[in-house]
Amino acid sequence: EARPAIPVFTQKKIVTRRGPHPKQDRSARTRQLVLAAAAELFARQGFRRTSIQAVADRVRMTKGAVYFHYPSKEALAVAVVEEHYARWPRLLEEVSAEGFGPMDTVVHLLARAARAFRDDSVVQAGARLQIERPQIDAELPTPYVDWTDLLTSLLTSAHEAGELRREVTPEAAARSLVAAFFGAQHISDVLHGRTDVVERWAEVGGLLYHAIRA
Ligand SMILES: CCC[C@@H]1OCC(CO)=C1C(=O)O
Repeated sequence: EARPAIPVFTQKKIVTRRGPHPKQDRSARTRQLVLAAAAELFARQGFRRTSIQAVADRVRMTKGAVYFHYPSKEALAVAVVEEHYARWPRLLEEVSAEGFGPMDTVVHLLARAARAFRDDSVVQAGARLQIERPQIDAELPTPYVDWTDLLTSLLTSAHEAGELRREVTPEAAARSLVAAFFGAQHISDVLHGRTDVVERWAEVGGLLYHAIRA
């Protein structure tokens, strides 16, 4: 079916608050704690070697209490990957608020994303679970497509603003940036546990920007 005009992960979910609900809030906080603990374990040791018991132990809860929030390890993995992708619209909002033009918005957005890959265990876990997709019997979000759509829309604005070389198509530039970023963060992860991912991305991204900028 036709892809939505706005990339899925930039569509805001409107949350209507009807006032304090202590019981619901406590449950939401517990869900977040369980998700963060699962992300730390998934990021470090992967899906197969992580057990619900280990997640429960990490948050000092019973296995049953964890199952109340997430009915299976697969459901927990889906939630972590979804939370990984939920990071990017928030990052886009922050960068967009700084008032850069479209090309500089791309540069700053991806530089901030590289820092998230270095520092944020939910982002790291989401990336690892996407690699391990074949081992996970669940409907994980399709990888790469939302970043490609978002960068295509930003780079289309950049092209219209004369910030992109005329012969460069926004779609091709977006696919190239996604491929380069994926590769840079993956190699940094395998070789150095992502300790140098910000520098590696600055290097690769810098060369690509040099090739596409007007
Ligand atoms: C921005 C590059 C793409 C990004 O890098 C790691 C990863 C995890 O699968 C990604 C994704 O699915 O969008």
